[in-house]
Amino acid sequence: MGNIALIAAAGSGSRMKMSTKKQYLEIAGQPMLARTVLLFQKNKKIDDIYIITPPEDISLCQKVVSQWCGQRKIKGIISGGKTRFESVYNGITQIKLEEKDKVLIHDGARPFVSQSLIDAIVDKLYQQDVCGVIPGISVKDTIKKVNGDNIVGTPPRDQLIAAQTPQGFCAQTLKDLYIKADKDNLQGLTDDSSLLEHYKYPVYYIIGEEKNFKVTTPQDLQIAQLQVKEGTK
Ligand SMILES: Nc1ccn([C@@H]2O[C@H](COP(=O)(O)OP(=O)(O)OP(=O)(O)O)[C@@H](O)[C@H]2O)c(=O)n1
Ligand SMILES: C[C@](O)(CO)[C@H](O)COP(=O)(O)O
Repeated sequence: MGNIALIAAAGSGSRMKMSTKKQYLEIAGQPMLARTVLLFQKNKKIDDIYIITPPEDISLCQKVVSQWCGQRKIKGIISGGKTRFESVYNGITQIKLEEKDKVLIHDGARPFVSQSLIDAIVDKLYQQDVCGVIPGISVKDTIKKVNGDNIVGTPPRDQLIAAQTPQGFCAQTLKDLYIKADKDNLQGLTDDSSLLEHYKYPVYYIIGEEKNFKVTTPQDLQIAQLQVKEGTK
């Protein structure tokens, strides 16, 4: 039995609008993906790490990982797909699982997750009857539901959170649900929790972290550079 980290890093980074895919961009001299992987290598509760990267970047990924992270805990580099769903599907179905394994799915583009948040996700998964837990932070804006250019509703803000990763699950359950969801054409789901929600499995949430943001746009990259600079002061 073990705790597996599956790092989803097979996106194209289109919103970053740069020729290099964002997971391979440097933040203060170190590739974003290497920063993310190092955090899971450092964590005492994580046993094995798998990285999902675009098929054309397998050798780049191997190079970056061996240069910055070495081989400790790295059990495989897996080809991703066109959507996040397809990428995680490829990952979770290619890993050889044991019955009681736990899996944490984490975005390669969230290079600032703390050790305490990883610990808290793992610990929650070992509580009785818990098979799904995600971090979330409260939303600062009033969120509107729209239909075209019409406002059709305002969900109460105290019932909303912004979902983050790592999202933790009983690994075999998540694998079974990915296979089922693929057959049910649910490839449009944008996070892993959504699968459990869709099939009516309980998912818990714990408080996430502002600093664990997803580096998505050029502005985010600037904030990431500043965050590293601040952290090293
Ligand atoms: N086909 C995909 C799409 C996304 N991801 C990963 O899922 C995480 C969250 O996705 P997002 O930030 O949307 O990344 P991109 O899809 O790369 O960005 P964009 O939507 O701007 O193209 C990222 O770590 C990304 O690499 C993935 O593994 N496979
Ligand atoms: C999984 C996720 O990070 C939760 O916030 C997110 O859903 C993935 O990417 P997207 O850009 O929000 O589609």
